[in-house]
Amino acid sequence: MTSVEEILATWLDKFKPHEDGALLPPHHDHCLACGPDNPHGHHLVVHRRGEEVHAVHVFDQRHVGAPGIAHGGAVATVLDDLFGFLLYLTGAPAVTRQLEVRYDSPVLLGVAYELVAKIVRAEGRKLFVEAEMRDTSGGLVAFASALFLRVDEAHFRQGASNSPPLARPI
Ligand SMILES: CCCCCCCC(=O)SCCNC(=O)CCNC(=O)[C@H](O)C(C)(C)COP(=O)(O)OP(=O)(O)OC[C@H]1O[C@@H](n2cnc3c(N)ncnc32)[C@H](O)[C@@H]1OP(=O)(O)O
Repeated sequence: MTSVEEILATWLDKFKPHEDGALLPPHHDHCLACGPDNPHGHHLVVHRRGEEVHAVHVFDQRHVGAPGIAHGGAVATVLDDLFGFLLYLTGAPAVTRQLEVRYDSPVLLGVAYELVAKIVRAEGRKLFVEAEMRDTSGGLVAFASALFLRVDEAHFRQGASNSPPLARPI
């Protein structure tokens, strides 16, 4: 079982320096984009690569929009969550204040795409970030930019009263 307090307790370890090349930990086990225990999730796997974060991702039938094509919201979910891995490089939790996604080409189901995100600049609590999604030929299929704002743990406790402990699969 994982409560909000248990999740927050793991963050001390997560928001510490991770070596270049390291596999970065999921935000928590049921995170929609990166949680390994979320049956509806994307199971995004992310590594640090220098000052960027990197993933290779395949969307599947659970994330369908038009037939054979990933739903735009699913693509946005993955890009938004990828930004959440940059936070492990900054050492502090933050949340999305604004997200903009440009869809250059359809993202096909069952096809591998490469995703890279970086911090463009930091101003006080504000982190301006950008990400690209490319096909195996290097063609840009989506571009995202976002503003993340650093928050303290109290922000996440807002969800505690309506977040029953999540059962882990046996
Ligand atoms: C642990 C990480 C997990 C990551 C998971 C993946 C990402 C997510 O899914 S996060 C979930 C989705 N996001 C949310 O739920 C956030 C909901 N929003 C909120 O709770 C609040 O709006 C919150 C906390 C972000 C900001 O509130 P608040 O502290 O009042 O900040 P606010 O005053 O609006 O803005 C702060 C600063 O940013 C500036 N700002 C706000 N919006 C913009 C913008 N679009 N562009 C430029 N600047 C902006 C403001 O002008 C202000 O600047 P300054 O401090 O210089 O005056």
